[in-house]
Amino acid sequence: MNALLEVENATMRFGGLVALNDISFSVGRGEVLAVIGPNGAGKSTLFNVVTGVYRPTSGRVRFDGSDITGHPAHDVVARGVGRTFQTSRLFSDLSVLDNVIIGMHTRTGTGVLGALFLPGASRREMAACVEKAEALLKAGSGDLFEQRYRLAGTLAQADRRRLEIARALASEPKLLLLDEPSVGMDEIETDALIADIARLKRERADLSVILIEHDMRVVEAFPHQVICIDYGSKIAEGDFAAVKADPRVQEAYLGKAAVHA
Ligand SMILES: Nc1ncnc2c1ncn2[C@@H]1O[C@H](COP(=O)(O)OP(=O)(O)OP(=O)(O)O)[C@@H](O)[C@H]1O
Repeated sequence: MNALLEVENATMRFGGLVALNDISFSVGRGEVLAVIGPNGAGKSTLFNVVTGVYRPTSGRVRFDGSDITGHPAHDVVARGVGRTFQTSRLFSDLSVLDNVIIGMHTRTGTGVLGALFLPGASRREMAACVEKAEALLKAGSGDLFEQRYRLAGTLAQADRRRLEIARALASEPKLLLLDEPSVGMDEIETDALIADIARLKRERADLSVILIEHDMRVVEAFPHQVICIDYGSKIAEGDFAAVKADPRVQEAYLGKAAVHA
């Protein structure tokens, strides 16, 4: 298989706590993987290991043919891994447009010295960034483009999530990691999110996505494969129907007593 991401035997310990225990999986180009599991199972830790926030205690992360284990987060982004976070990391006091432009920083060239010594080139690059950011906002759903000069902190919750996805896409990722994108959304907003991701996948068939989700409607909507983590260990993998029916998964979510009642 032509895997884009391969996680091999990743273990992450925090002192005596094993947050990830010998986890292996791979994601192919254009594939969508959902990661499910109860609170505290290790899902966000897994994202942090993939994106270089943490170096795993043992195990390897390979991306697009290179070993990126423990590479700094900025290098991982530059290689093509974009990410949204469970809690908003937007710059609330900056405009919607500026937030997207910031997401492009790994793809821009001139930097601070360039701005000082090559102001013409820097201005041209900035104009290109604005154009690209506007195109990203237009391509997304809803009316984010119309709200592009608004402060990000004043957006409605669902629009913030959209903006976070647009900002992650601005780094031109090959792999997009979405950490509980539906958190805090009502049913209508969640349906809109499902439609957004489905559209994104239609438009960018080669984009791989890993989705951490608690809302089973989102999990059911697209993934090619689902893995379930409990206490740091992978306890099930397969398509949604198979994982949902797995007694270990039901036990992890509902508790032993409920499953065997
Ligand atoms: N930096 C850290 N230091 C110590 N313990 C940590 C650290 N990060 C995570 N943990 C612990 O690792 C375990 C897994 O946490 P993690 O946030 O990955 O779970 P999760 O599956 O994402 O949970 P949730 O669904 O609630 O977000 C938890 O017990 C958590 O307290």
